[in-house]
Amino acid sequence: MDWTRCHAIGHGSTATVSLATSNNSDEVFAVKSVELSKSEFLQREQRILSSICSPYIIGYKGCDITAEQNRIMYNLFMDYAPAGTITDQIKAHGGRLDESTIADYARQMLLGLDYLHLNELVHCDIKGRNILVTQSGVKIADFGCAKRANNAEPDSGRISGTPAFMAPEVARGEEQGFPSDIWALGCTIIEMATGGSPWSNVDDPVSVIYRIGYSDELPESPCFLSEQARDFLDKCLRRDPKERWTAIDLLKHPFIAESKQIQRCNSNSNSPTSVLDQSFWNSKEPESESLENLDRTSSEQDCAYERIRRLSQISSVGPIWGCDDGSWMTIRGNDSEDAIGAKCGMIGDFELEEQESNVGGYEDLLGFFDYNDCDCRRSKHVLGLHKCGRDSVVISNLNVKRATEIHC
Ligand SMILES: Nc1ncnc2c1ncn2[C@@H]1O[C@H](COP(=O)(O)OP(=O)(O)OP(=O)(O)O)[C@@H](O)[C@H]1O
Repeated sequence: MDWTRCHAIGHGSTATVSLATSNNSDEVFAVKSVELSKSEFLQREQRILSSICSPYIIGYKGCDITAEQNRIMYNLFMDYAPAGTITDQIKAHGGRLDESTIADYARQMLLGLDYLHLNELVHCDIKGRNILVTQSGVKIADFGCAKRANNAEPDSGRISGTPAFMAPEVARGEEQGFPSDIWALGCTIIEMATGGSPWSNVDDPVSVIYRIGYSDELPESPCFLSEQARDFLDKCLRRDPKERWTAIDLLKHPFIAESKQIQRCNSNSNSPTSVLDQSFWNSKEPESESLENLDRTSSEQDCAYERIRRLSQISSVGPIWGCDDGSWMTIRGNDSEDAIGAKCGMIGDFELEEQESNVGGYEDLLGFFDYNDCDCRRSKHVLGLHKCGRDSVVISNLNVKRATEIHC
């Protein structure tokens, strides 16, 4: 396709999303771009998006590779959603959405999830920021974490997503299947109702994952929602994935089944397909932003690393590392073990025995969980948290060989 890149309309951790126009017609679309050498997640997204088609999933329009400003870029084309994401809509409506809009958006997300699950796909990163709003309704987007369920592909065991939206079984690194998407939908309903995180008072990824995975808590159901809405949330937010309702069951729940479909005539949500549409020009950002934000990754990563490092420093007393069998190290927490028998923290300078597949590199390690051998407080195996998106992480099993410092 012959096309021209216009201004940036969104930024992820590595990818920049820009508006684009076709050089052969007046068609406009969105292009998500990243340097070819860092395009693993975008190429995964392309493989999945190109294999599906639903009115509740953002439309795929192709991909290509270009040379721009001395960089080789991988580009994925999709339909343009000028009203942005559900998170943008929450901000635009004063910080929360009304219950009829929430029910309408939830219904469409369920139809999208039902389609994905019937096609053996798990999205793995459902949240307001990944749901786009168009004139014809809401569309599930950002398939960078998605995977095929029950399949022999090498990455089928991969666990990833955004910590605050992770289900308990995901946070513990055990499994990530269809029920995990349903839990994340429940969290997104709380986000739409409150404008905030489903887990209040914790915002660093290690603490959030610890709380979700190893406590008995549930995200708080907003008390101002109707009984029907709260019952719907209860069916999504069951800690045991086997007890969670499926997408098809939830579509029959009165909160969804009895909700009225909203007429979409808001000029704000017009979805232009042509440069002649006014909203195409209204959404313009300064052009200089379009590619330079690809460089924000390292500073954002530094920032997350710094946050966790500070968190670990204010924790009580650090453990002692000692050599017990050659190259292996023992982690000893010298404070009392907590009731649920899991430790979390940040490794300082460390070396891994072997790298689990599908993890880009351990330079991006945000923190870890030691849950395997808490009795003798010895850890060869820990769950590692790797940054893979602006807010999303990959959870992997790590074999720690050597470390100089650890904070619990
Ligand atoms: N088709 C689209 N139309 C309009 N805006 C879009 C579109 N796709 C993405 N965006 C905007 O760009 C932002 C980043 O897109 P996306 O979440 O796909 O990138 P990402 O790099 O995968 O993000 P993350 O680092 O959070 O995983 C979105 O939050 C949204 O604001």
